[in-house]
Amino acid sequence: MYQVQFKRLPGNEDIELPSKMSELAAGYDVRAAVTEPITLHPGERKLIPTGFAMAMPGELEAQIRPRSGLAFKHGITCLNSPGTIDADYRGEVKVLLVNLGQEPFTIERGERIAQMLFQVVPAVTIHEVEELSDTIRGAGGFGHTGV
Ligand SMILES: O=c1ccn([C@H]2C[C@H](O)[C@@H](COP(=O)(O)OP(=O)(O)OP(=O)(O)O)O2)c(=O)[nH]1
Repeated sequence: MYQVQFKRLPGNEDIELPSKMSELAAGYDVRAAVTEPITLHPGERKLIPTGFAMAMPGELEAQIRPRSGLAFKHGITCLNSPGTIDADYRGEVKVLLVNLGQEPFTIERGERIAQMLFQVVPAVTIHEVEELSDTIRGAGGFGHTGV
């Protein structure tokens, strides 16, 4: 079990920290800490504050992902999905939302705007080489097997 710490940022005592909406939910819903309602017009993107910062063990990253309901009903998604929260980041977690829908969408304070999932980042060592091993695929990609 990994220990993750959330720190509520000043002025956000009313904003619930990221939480699971059911026992086995994979993601912790993240809330908007906007001081006043913010409207995203079609095609517009905005960085939304969440009112918390966090610390987690170095083996972990956190991913900020869209909520499917907001995406399906309103075209609201995370532009940089999944957003990466590095284990050494101590600033406020923010959510980069974009409105891909046809109507303006207003985000209210405390609204659940995204979800956060934790992932283990495998430890790797990088080696520069002159030659890579052969494979059947080789350099084929980008649909080389057909669509
Ligand atoms: O959706 C996101 C994505 C990133 N971050 C924060 C945490 C992350 O650790 C930091 C840097 O993110 P990233 O590595 O994606 O940004 P970058 O564009 O490479 O910037 P930097 O040069 O600051 O690393 O910004 C968020 O709060 N929300």
